[in-house]
Amino acid sequence: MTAPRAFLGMSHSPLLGLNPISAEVEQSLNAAVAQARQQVLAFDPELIVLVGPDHYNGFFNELMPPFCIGSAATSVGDYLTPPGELNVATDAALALATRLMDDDFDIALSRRMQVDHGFSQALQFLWGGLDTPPVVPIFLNAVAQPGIARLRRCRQLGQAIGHFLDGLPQRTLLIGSGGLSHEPPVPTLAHPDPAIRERITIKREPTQAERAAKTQRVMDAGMALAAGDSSMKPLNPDWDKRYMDALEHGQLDALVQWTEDSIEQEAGLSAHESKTWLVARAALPQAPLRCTLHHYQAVPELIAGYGVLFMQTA
Ligand SMILES: O=C(O)/C=C/c1cccc(O)c1O
Ligand SMILES: [Fe+2]
Repeated sequence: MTAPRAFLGMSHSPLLGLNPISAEVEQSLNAAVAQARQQVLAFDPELIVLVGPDHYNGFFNELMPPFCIGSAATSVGDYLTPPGELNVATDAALALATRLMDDDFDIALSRRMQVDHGFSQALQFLWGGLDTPPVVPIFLNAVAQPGIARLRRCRQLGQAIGHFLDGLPQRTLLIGSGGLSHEPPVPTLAHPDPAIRERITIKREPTQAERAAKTQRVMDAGMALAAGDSSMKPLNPDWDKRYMDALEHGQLDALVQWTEDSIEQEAGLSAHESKTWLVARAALPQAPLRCTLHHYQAVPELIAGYGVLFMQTA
């Protein structure tokens, strides 16, 4: 018999705590996060597999794998997230990499991965910081085409992780951190300014001033979106609902038929982050699962279709 397994899909937004939102919106969001925390702590995972994206803090265009497992990882501490070492389950990370390679799923491995709020915010919200149960961090490129894994491949990775976990005794929580619909000002190589193209190509530590300027730029973008600035891609609650429903009801066959173009057009460039949820969800059986938390609210100030979905094996 395999050990119990749980899935948590959770949007992130580094603007939480920075940009003002109404008391009502904040209360509802905090309540959803509190419920997620309570259910995760009740599940009491012995191992976490955390699938997250990066926003040009750890991975750059000079070398951008579609996926990468970290056998050690450091949080850069961007926005309001904690800096420091993640409690990486090194042996489990290496064993997973080995198993994936043996199963013909070639995967990148970082012995010193750098992660940002795409990983650390979920840990901070659930455990108050980086002092967590052992975690296997898996990076998913959600910013740099053409190297963003397609929906089909994300599902296959999740299934392959699931097969690996079938042989482990640990109660395991799989977290997908990111998405859903949103398009924050993350530059691409189509940017007209060569200095910006260089910044997202070559890995280098930003100065404090550069970090502060980026934080301000993203905060301003959130307020502009909330004010209805028509140059920004709006959130798409209908797309988010269809995505969350498909994961909740195990309709992964249908979900992986969605076109890659439709993701960007309907839900925004950064909606590829939602693929972290798909990887994590596909590591659980399609059914029967118990879904005990399904929360959604669109919060433009935070540039987030903010969803939380928690399910576990029956
Ligand atoms: O720092 C960045 O480049 C991105 C910030 C951001 C803003 C809103 C929602 C997200 O998922 C983000 O990563
Ligand atoms: Fe993000």
